Amino acid sequence: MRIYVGSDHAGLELKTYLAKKLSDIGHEVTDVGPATYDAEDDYPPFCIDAARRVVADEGSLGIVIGGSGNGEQIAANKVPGARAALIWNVHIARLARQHNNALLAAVGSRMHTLTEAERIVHAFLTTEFEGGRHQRRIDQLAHYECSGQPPALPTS
Ligand SMILES: O=C[C@H](O)[C@H](O)[C@H](O)COP(=O)(O)O
Repeated sequence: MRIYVGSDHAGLELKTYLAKKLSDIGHEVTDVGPATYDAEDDYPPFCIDAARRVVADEGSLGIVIGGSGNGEQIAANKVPGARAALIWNVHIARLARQHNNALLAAVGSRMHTLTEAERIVHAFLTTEFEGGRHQRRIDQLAHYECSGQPPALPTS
């Protein structure tokens, strides 16, 4: 699988760890940076770049990593067509794929040990989207994103 990874300084160690682990098991990993530690760097450039690459490369997935994962998720979701989910345990990582067809996982490096984060990310990468009713909901979001027209509220 093609996997794009990006972070900020807070996520650099986990990004480096995951990129190696994922490459070692045969994934094609593209690391959009940062390459070196800079405590003053900012997550938006890296996370937006990772999300743009994922959206442009059908079938790929992405991982964006910071201290909490919150800002990284927000940044990735600013990219049209991106769906990024904050994953913080194995169950929610699976749901992000099964129900939301999330294209990117956001991970908080300060919330997990390296091996715990690896397990959570592995669950995300190995779970398939279920489609069905979930696709209908994703279509509503995509239509809103493209048109600016909100989905109709149900009439009672
Ligand atoms: O949501 C943002 C991320 O958690 C950042 O990694 C975090 O805010 C960086 O914090 P600091 O600049 O204090 O290392």
